[in-house]
Amino acid sequence: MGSYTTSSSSAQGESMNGKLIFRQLFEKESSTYTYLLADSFHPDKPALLIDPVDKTVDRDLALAKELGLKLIYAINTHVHADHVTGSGLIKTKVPHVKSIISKASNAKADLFVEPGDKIYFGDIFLEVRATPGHTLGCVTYVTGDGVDQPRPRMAFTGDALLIKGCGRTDFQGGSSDKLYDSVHSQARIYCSSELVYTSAFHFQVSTVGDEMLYNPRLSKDKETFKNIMQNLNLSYPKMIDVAVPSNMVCGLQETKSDL
Ligand SMILES: N[C@@H](CCC(=O)N[C@@H](CSS)C(=O)NCC(=O)O)C(=O)O
Ligand SMILES: [Fe+2]
Repeated sequence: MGSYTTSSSSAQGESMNGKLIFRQLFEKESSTYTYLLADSFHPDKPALLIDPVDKTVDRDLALAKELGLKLIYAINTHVHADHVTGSGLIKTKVPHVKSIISKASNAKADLFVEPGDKIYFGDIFLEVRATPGHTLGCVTYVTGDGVDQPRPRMAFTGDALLIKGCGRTDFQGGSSDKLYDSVHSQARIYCSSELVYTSAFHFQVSTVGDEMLYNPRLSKDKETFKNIMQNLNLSYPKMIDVAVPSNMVCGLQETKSDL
């Protein structure tokens, strides 16, 4: 995808800590967190949603409107198995919005991202990091590094790294070996104060440092981790048979040909 921008001119060196609009939203049936981010210093207040859920699209769009934001992207961290993405539905309601997913997911969307790509909304950007292992195409979106970017940096990990847990690795091309390497290789280049926002589970935010020390799975050595993952004995997500095929086409099976 390269670098996608709605950037305007922003004063170099200006303090940017106050410009990020950030909302963490929750969908209780699937226990999914959706994130609304926007650049409040940009005249248009361009915004994006990370991991929107179909059931809460109206809530999310109403919030964006209330805050005076211009929603430009609906982004997915991966092909979800526990809920249908809201990105397709959002596009039917706000046609200029572009859906985004990783190229490695093999799913349909308007734009495909690869590791290293930057997704700009105003003068803020999210960097794309490959974090396969929960699914083949999982990516983590990290707020940009730079004097003009919000601090502390924030990592939106989807289901790869969950707070005090991690995504399961028993379907969708999952691999505990890959997941371990993904999280640990990315964690080494995160700064220790980086904040972690996940797509599911019970806690709202953590830091990379806390997870590396106290995550009951990922703080172990690789063999122990693989053994834990092999013995989770989880039942399949209730919606997997509906969610995965639907999410492969951006959440809207019936408009497959339009995507
Ligand atoms: N109860 C939920 C599904 C729970 C589940 O399997 N969650 C996934 C993330 S969605 S693919 C997971 O990776 N969980 C890790 C774990 O340790 O539980 C439902 O039926 O929807
Ligand atoms: Fe998942």
